[in-house]
Amino acid sequence: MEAAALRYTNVSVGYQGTPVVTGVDLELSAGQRLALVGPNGAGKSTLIKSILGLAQILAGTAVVLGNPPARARGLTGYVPQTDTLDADFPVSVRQVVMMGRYRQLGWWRPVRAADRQAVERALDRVGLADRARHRFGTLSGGQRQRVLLARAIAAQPRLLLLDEPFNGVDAVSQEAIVRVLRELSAAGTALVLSTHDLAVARDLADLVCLVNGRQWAVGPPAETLTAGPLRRTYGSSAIDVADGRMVLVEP
Ligand SMILES: Nc1ncnc2c1ncn2[C@@H]1O[C@H](COP(=O)(O)OP(=O)(O)OP(=O)(O)O)[C@@H](O)[C@H]1O
Repeated sequence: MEAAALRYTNVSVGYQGTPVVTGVDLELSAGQRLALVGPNGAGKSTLIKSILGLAQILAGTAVVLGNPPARARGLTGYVPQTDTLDADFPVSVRQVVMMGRYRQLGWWRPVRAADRQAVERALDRVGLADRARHRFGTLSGGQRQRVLLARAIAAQPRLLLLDEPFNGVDAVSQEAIVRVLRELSAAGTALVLSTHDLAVARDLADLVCLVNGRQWAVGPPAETLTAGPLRRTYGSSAIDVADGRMVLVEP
């Protein structure tokens, strides 16, 4: 039987011995889409970093594609928040996407036709094949996010992690990213994305994990994105509106 993409059992994650999120119990299979939902500073990025082996597992058991997180790094892909990158870095769109192939390349072997093809295919999938020669920093925020998605998928990861992939992204890019994410999961890639947009989570996720210092709920959107769990997670910033839907007001 194939190992779960992700299995966290009563996990606490954090930095330098101090927990940021506790009590995480998650299981994600190939092809499933998990949304991490919670307010600013809730620990969503930290949870993603823990899956990448970049934040500490302080308690419990974390298994990523059958391995401890740090040993699974070659099998996972990561799309960081775009605002963490220096847009002035003088590289072309194609060069950014080629970085996704370095893991397979290693430093000792030259770029091969298969690498070039993987790069062109990834750019094509995100609808930016015609921008390959453009300088990365001249693209819009949404286009940059699509390039970073192309970089991650050029490496053909089995588990793809995306940190707030729709922040500062225009509607056209959001639609393109959502389409690619659905295609990837249909082909068996497991996805973990953080968001504070409940509509995105409801629309895209099979499973939602509500976090704020600890895991407050996990389950399908119909069970987790409801008044009780959202109020427990967000406190008074979760407000019930007339039609039974919740809106979140960040303090
Ligand atoms: N490298 C680090 N070392 C120590 N503490 C950190 C580190 N990175 C983040 N933190 C702390 O962990 C907590 C959670 O931050 P995190 O970025 O995981 O939250 P988040 O839910 O992703 O928030 P946002 O929606 O604002 O991105 C914060 O209090 C933050 O200060």
